[in-house]
Amino acid sequence: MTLAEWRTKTAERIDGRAIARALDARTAAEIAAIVRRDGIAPGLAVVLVGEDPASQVYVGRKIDACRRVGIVSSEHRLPADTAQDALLTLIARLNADPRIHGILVQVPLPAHIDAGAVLGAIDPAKDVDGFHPVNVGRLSTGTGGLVPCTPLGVMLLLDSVLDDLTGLDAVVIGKSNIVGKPIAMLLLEREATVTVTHIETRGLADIVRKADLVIAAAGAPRLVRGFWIKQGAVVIDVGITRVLQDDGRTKLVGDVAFDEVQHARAVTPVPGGVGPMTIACLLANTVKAANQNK
Ligand SMILES: Nc1nc(=O)c2c([nH]1)NC[C@@H]1CN(c3ccc(C(=O)N[C@@H](CCC(=O)O)C(=O)O)cc3)C=[N+]21
Repeated sequence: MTLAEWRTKTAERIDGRAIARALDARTAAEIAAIVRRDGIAPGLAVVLVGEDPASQVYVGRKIDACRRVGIVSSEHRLPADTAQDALLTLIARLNADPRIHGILVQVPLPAHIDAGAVLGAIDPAKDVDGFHPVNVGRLSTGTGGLVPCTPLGVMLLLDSVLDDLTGLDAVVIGKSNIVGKPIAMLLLEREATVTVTHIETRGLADIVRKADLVIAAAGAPRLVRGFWIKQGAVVIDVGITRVLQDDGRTKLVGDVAFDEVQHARAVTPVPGGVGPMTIACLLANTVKAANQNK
């Protein structure tokens, strides 16, 4: 490639909104079939503890999305000082309710609540977030179960640009239980060679520079710069941070300096990339749960 060609080259922008819409159409069709078969629509319970503004926005989006595809949602908004026992009692009730096929407890939970105890109390068959240790174990042994929504969405975005991940070098930046670790498991399942890194990794830029696939999920705005990315790599940006601009307004920024990675083969934008896929996969998981435990 000549320098002039290099300068004008742009990466394919992976359109998460469009891919999410296509998945939603399939989900809606499956829901119609469930209603015809069982006479009852899939039900999702969304539990939110406290008033974190970002969580309020996300929960609102999830509820809207349910309505769009025909999932019956019930919303449980609890005050920030809710006792752990009260939350566990609610979860027991939702576990026993045959109209509820999926249960989602929005994280992060307030500090006085043991998140592990709460997530572990959800019936694994209704655990549409895939955070219960049984589902984590199933994912790491490749034996089915419900898969966390964001990692599932990331795989569908990769599938939109690549036929086969076999033998590709994948670098995951971020080691969280809800994103980094499950993505690493899914990539391994597809025969990619996976390196899991994080913000403390020494020589991070040099490791990322070798990658065919880069999954940025560190929650660090514009961490991944242009020179970190190998030409032709596929870059998935899971980061989403609201930052204050000079004009006093806020905007969403990813973990990747999007403007600098135009020599990549394809890259996801923020917003409009992974975020919409997370919600579409939540709906798909709810349908999966409804089909598995009627
Ligand atoms: N139990 C649990 N499950 C989750 O799945 C979960 C959670 N807790 N806690 C918080 C994170 C965050 N999350 C997002 C969902 C949608 C967008 C999304 O739709 N983003 C849009 C725009 C968002 C905006 O404009 O504010 C986009 O990227 O295009 C983002 C982030 C789910 N989470």
